[in-house]
Amino acid sequence: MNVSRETEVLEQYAALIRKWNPAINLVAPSTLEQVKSRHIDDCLQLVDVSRSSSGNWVDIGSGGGLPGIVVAICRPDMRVHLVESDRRKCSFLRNAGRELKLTNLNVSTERIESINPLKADHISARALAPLPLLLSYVDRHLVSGGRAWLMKGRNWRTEVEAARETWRFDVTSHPSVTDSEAAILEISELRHA
Ligand SMILES: C[S@@+](CC[C@H](N)C(=O)[O-])C[C@H]1O[C@@H](n2cnc3c(N)ncnc32)[C@H](O)[C@@H]1O
Repeated sequence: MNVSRETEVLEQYAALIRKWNPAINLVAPSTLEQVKSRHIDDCLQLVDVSRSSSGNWVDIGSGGGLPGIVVAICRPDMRVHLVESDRRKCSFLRNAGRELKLTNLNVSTERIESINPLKADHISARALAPLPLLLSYVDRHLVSGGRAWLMKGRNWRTEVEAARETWRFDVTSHPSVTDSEAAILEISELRHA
């Protein structure tokens, strides 16, 4: 997708969130006015830092599609699978996939801990769970040699320390440009401690 088409589709996606949010609460209502700067730009950083990735991508706890739909828009070369347990949010996600013509998108209405292992090359999550629990989800669905991209808030260092009690992993932190204290954690070589 060329850059201007990508920008247009991202704008259409932002418009869908604005339209559906009063009914489904996809993002906190107080942040709805800044859906582009606060939410979509946040996810575009993930697209940037993972630019050299290939294979299949799984986004867990997708909610309104952040970051999964943004990845599907910006990476038409990858298959993107969204896993979300809330049926109404899944209806939104499927509808968004159709309206934005995302032929690389799949949506499963399932719980992450009970859906069959997805053998993902890449897994993303944003605002889903504390890192130790998140890593158990990643462990279930990531292939050996795969990579997780976890969008974390200001407590990310404490969460990494807590996670080291049960997990071993390599981590690179990519500082967030939308929030100086947040980071995208790029995690590889995950195994039980
Ligand atoms: C706080 S929202 C974040 C949504 C989105 N990632 C974002 O950043 O806007 C967490 C989402 O994860 C979903 N979720 C929570 N636990 C889940 C589970 N075990 N399996 C599947 N989805 C889950 C919830 O329904 C909710 O939509």
